[in-house]
Amino acid sequence: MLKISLENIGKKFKNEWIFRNLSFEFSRNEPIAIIGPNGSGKSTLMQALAGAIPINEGKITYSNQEKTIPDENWHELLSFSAPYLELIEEFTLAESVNFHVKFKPFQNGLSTSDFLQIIELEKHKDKPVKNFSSGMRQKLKLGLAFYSQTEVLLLDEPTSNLDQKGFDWYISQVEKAIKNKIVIVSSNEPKEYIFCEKHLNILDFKIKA
Ligand SMILES: Nc1ncnc2c1ncn2[C@@H]1O[C@H](COP(=O)(O)OP(=O)(O)OP(=O)(O)O)[C@@H](O)[C@H]1O
Repeated sequence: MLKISLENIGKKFKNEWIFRNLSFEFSRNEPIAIIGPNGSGKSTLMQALAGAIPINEGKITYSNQEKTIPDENWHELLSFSAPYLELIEEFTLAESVNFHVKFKPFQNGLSTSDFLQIIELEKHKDKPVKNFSSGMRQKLKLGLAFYSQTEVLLLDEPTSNLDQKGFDWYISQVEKAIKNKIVIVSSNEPKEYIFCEKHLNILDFKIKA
């Protein structure tokens, strides 16, 4: 079973430590909320977990049955949804999905049309993403993350821009995902991580001068 272990990790920008001496372990069936005020370093930690930015100290290890997975293979295992990750604006919805599945196939042989029904956007399949509303974009990003055949789900501000119906959809989807994946939610909004019993508060890993 996949695990992600953090051993005394630290990240700084210029001279400012964003977090330091952070040790933690993530595993399946134990969703974790990364919490802390605006600007505390939640997104920075999420990006470090994804291997998208380097850390300055310590070690992040992905391992399966004690076998270490090389850094360059982490991306195959993870799905990441975040407001700052871009969609390809020129593509239609159907083109976006077909492009995505070339790199990250859907789990359980799900078809594009089934997927479009699940994200409740089938009637917009030929619309360019550049004409999508913010909530439609968010459902597309979340849907791709939930339904790709990956084992780690990184969700940064998952319900931003979602209305109540979209929020309820998110909760039902994430509850399914928890059973099969390592789920990590970064958030300022308690109701979007209500299913997380354990919290990682970035403020606990700030350096006291
Ligand atoms: N590339 C960068 N270069 C320099 N400083 C950065 C960089 N990225 C982030 N920071 C700084 O790191 C700190 C943490 O930012 P981060 O975006 O991780 O916070 P956050 O907890 O996700 O905030 P929010 O809740 O507002 O989304 C901030 O002070 C930010 O300005």
